[in-house]
Order: sequence, then C-alpha cells, then structure tokens
Amino acid sequence: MSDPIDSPQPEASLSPETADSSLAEPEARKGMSRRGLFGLGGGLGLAAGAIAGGFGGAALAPKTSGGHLEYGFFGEHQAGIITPAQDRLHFAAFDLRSDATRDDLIALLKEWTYAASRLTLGLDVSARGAFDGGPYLPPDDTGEAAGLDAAGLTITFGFGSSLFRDAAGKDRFGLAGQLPPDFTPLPKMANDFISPERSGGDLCVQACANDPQVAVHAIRNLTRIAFGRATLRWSQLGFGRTSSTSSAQTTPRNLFGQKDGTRNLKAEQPERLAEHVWISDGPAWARGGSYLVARRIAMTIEVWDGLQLSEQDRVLGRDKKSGAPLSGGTEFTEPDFAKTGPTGRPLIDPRSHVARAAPENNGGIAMLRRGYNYVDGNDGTGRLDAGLFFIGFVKAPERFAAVHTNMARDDMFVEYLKTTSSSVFLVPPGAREGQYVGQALFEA
Ligand SMILES: C=CC1=C(C)c2cc3[nH]c(cc4nc(cc5[nH]c(cc1n2)c(C)c5CCC(=O)O)C(CCC(=O)O)=C4C)c(C)c3C=C
Ligand SMILES: [Fe+2]
Repeated sequence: MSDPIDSPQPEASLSPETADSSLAEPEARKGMSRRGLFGLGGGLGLAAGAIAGGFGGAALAPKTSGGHLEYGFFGEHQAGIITPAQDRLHFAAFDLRSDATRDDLIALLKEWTYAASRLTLGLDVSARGAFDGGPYLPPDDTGEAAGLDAAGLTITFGFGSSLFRDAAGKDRFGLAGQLPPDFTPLPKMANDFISPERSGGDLCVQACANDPQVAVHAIRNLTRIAFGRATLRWSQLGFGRTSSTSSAQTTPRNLFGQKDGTRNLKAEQPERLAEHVWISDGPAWARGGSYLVARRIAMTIEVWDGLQLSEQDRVLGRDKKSGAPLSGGTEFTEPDFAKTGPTGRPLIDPRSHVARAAPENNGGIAMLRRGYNYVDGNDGTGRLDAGLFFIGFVKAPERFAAVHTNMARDDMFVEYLKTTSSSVFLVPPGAREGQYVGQALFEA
C-alpha cells in the first residue's frame, strides 16, 4: 500500500533577507515515504546541495502518520534534545579533511540538512533515493531502510571546538572569532581513561530512533554524503534509553538494573530548560542551542552484580525496585538529604550517587540526561564490555564539570565506572525551514 507523506505542507516562508534560491528547492518535496512509492521521478541529486524548503513541522511536534511517529527537522531547537528519548542511538563524530575549505563545510551542512529533513520524515536521502537513480549510477540512498517508517528518527548536529580552532591553534574555517567563551574543555576526572581516538571531533551527529536500522541508516547515509570532505572519527551504538525526557514516558532501567531518569529535566518544564539547557549567553548564533556532553562510561557490571542489594541501594541512594529515594516515599518523591534514620545518620548516604549529583548539592545545577546502554562484546577474561553512553545537555560545559567534579570526588558509584571516551559539542539552535543547520554561525 502506498502511503504518501506529502500531504499538504505549508510553503517555505523565507524572508527576502534570508532567502537563498538554492535552499527553497521544490524538488525536495518529491519522493514518497519509504513505506510507499519511491520517488516521483525528476530526482534531485545530493550534489545539488539543496535543502528542503517546504517540509512543515516544528522539530518538537510529533506527527503520527498512519500510526508512524515522525519529528520534522526544522524548529526553534534541534530535535533530539527534549524530544521523548527514543529507544535506539547511533552517534557519530566526524573530522573535516585537512584540505576542506569553509565552502566545503557549508556545502556539507546544507546537504546534511536536506538529507536529515527527508530522513526524519521516513524518506530516502534524495528523491532519486535507493532505486530511482537509474541502473548506471550508485544509488543515492543505501536502501537498508526501504520499507521502514521514520520510527521517530531525530538527527541532531553538533560542532566540536576544533571546528573553531584546531589542536595546533589554526583557524581553518575563519570561525575562531565566533568561539563562545563558554565552550571550554572538561577537566580530567577520577577514573578517566580517555581514548583520544574515540573522543572529540569537528562535527557530531546524534541519530535516535525506535528502530536501530533506521538510526544506523541515517548515520551511514550522512557519512556517505560527507565523503571527500569529512571522515568518520568514531561512533557508538546504543540501545535502551537510560532516561526519560518527557513526563509521559515510563522510567527505564540501566544495566545496573536501576530506574534511571526519575529526576531528569523533562520537556514539560520550559522554565527549567531555559535555566539549565538552552544557551542564553555568548554569540547570538549559538543562543537556543545547547552543549552536548558525551561520555562512554564502562560499568563493571560483574562486580556490581556481586553486591548485596542493600549495598547497591546505598551506593545509588534509591531503592532498586521502586526507584524511591532512601529517605522514603515513592519513585517521584523528592529526596530529603537531611532526613536521618535511627542511628542518627542521613538515610541517603552523602556519598551516594543521587546525593552527589542532585541540584540541591551542586549550587542548583541540573542537566538533561539522554544516555543509552551499550554492550560492545567482551574482554579476554569473559567480562562484558558494557556500560552507559552518557549524553547530557547543559547550557555551559562548566556546569557539567562542576557536577561531575562533585561526583568524581568521592561518589561511591565511581568505583564501578571507568570512562573511556569524552567529548563536548555545541549543538546549534534549530534551523528554520529553508535554512541549513548552523547557518547563523557562518553569517555572524
Ligand atoms: C555528572 C554527570 C553524571 C554522570 C557522568 C552520571 C553517570 C551515571 N549515572 C547513572 C545512574 C543514575 N543517575 C541518576 C541520577 C543522576 N545522575 C546525574 C548525573 C550523572 N550521572 C544526575 C544529575 C542525576 C539526577 C540527580 C537528581 O536530580 O537527584 C540515577 C537516579 C535516578 C534519576 O534521578 O535519574 C541513576 C540510577 C549511571 C549508571 C551512570 C554511569 C554509568
Ligand atoms: Fe547519574
């Protein structure tokens, strides 16, 4: 059954100042949902570098089309931050080639925007897609998502600090003057065993979806589009969200078996998001964006599994079964860090993870967590190489560093964790229809 997604959409509303004829590409509307017909002919090659000018929808408003979940790419903020966390992740970091120019970078962002605007609606990367480019060319789209719907796919782009000034201090793209003063590196923490080759990068792409094949297809095709300009530096697959980012979601469990995300910031708290997540200082081009902190944290799950339940609870500060704080109540009862038990000691150990990480004990700082479990095989001694790919969004990296420093100091949890990768990216605000992601940076 064909199921076209191109039901009437509002036309792109580009002002004369921002309009760029190459961006308002009517051909971009062509193409049917992957679960319907493929293309309407008259394909648009990726090399055209045009981006969708007519796809409607704010990034945060889901569209259920025939029961399928879709988040439009364009909006005030990029999707994939406060969007209800999907179940699967493919995260990738890229380095621009040493000979890439500013124009190459802009062209890449335009083409990525165009592709992302289609993929998030369940379309192939171009109208020619996987099958309609003719028999004599490699297909534009790799095809493994054919027949699959958008599965709630969000694609979130970020900039590494090396985009502004590389490790040698070189301003490769004329962007050094736009580096926000807040964009500072994280200090080294206890139990950091950071591998540089799986950390950092000039650009990042976070693809989240409820179908792993859809997320992988997105990264694979965006990587292909980058060919000749940027190469994949490192990537990470994740399964099973470890946070809720909407109060409509149930709290998931992480690989330690704990309810994780109970006290996370939620999409339904706009004031708190404005206070803690959205960038509001520094250069205008970055405002409305956020800093993405990604840390691959190995969890010694075999050691953890050998701890008695009461010790597991003490280390976290919550009851494993119900998720309630050890000071009492139910899962969503606020923890009472001052409440003492019969021995006169606090019911929530001051060195527990929730005590160390809570805003009450960190000058009020909160963050939006959006991490995923990972299992990447096992080591030579038969232990799973498993853990949490932590993703947190904050309005300034130093805020994350402050909480993390408090945690790394003597949080009992840290004994069971080992961080192997660490990166910070600036996620620019969302693109308006007819614009490409990060456009304001290049026009500043
Ligand atoms: C500094 C940042 C944080 C890192 C790194 C981190 C790692 C980490 N956390 C868990 C499991 C849980 N964390 C929970 C709460 C929680 N964690 C952080 C920050 C970091 N966690 C914060 C800010 C909070 C919220 C504190 C609060 O507001 O009270 C919880 C409890 C449930 C919840 O509120 O979400 C769990 C469980 C793991 C497994 C982990 C690294 C592998
Ligand atoms: Fe935590």
